[in-house]
Amino acid sequence: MRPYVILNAAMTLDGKIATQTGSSNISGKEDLERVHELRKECDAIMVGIGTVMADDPRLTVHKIDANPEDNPVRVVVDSKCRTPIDARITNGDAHTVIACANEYKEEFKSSEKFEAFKEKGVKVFFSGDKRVDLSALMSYLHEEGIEKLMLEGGATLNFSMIKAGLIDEIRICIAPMVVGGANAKTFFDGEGFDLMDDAIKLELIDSYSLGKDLILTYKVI
Ligand SMILES: NC(=O)C1=CN([C@@H]2O[C@H](COP(=O)(O)OP(=O)(O)OC[C@H]3O[C@@H](n4cnc5c(N)ncnc54)[C@H](OP(=O)(O)O)[C@@H]3O)[C@@H](O)[C@H]2O)C=CC1
Ligand SMILES: Nc1nc(O)c(N)c(N[C@@H]2O[C@H](COP(=O)(O)O)[C@@H](O)[C@H]2O)n1
Repeated sequence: MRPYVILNAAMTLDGKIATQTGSSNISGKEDLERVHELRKECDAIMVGIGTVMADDPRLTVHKIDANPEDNPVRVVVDSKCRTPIDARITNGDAHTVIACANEYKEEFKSSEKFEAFKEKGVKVFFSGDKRVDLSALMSYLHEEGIEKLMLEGGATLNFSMIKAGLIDEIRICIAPMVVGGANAKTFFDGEGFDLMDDAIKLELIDSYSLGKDLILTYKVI
């Protein structure tokens, strides 16, 4: 068993979720409010360590009216336990789980970070050899009571999650902007597929304008 997983992101018309220098303010105000409504509906919100390093996100519900208990559990996929001690996702605003790989368990347990996270109440879950086993992580989160999980990127984790068959729904905000840049992160990066026949197939179930943006909702089929 695993949670129902909704991938949400914002991209420019040319598919970029950040510029090549990491600038990523894409959504309009209305879309950010929609995102925070979705955060409020979800039991957990998950990002990759690349996103934590790039953005130092809070991953709380803070752009609409909300109570502390509306904050979803924050999950970081971080094989090598690189999450900084002072990262905002480790503050006391919400529960946090850091998912690491078994290879780094001993090193982590003898580090000052281990004690710091323990004091902050940050949980660390180990799975996989060198890289987090995403299916095992989903099972663990479901056992912990997470039924609905919002995946908020970034590009590498999005691809691994969809390739592993772990995404049920995609909500994408397309902003009317073009930034280009061959090295700018796109909605899905990772190793990609060689053949179009292997592409993950989607079904469009909703589309609407929101402020200046376009919101598309897809089911993964
Ligand atoms: N516009 C938007 O909606 C959003 C934009 N972004 C942007 O995305 C960018 C970050 O994307 P990116 O750099 O790709 O980083 P990600 O956030 O996708 O994190 C990727 C890292 O996760 C770790 N990881 C651990 N296990 C796995 C696994 N099984 N599969 C995949 N990854 C795993 C890897 O590091 P390790 O091996 O060390 O574990 C990997 O390098 C930022 O610029 C951010 O601003 C992010 C979210 C939303
Ligand atoms: N939906 C959406 N639109 C954008 O324009 C974005 N840049 C993002 N980024 C995601 O939100 C995180 C920041 O969250 P906090 O406000 O700090 O809670 C960022 O790290 C991305 O995951 N999303």
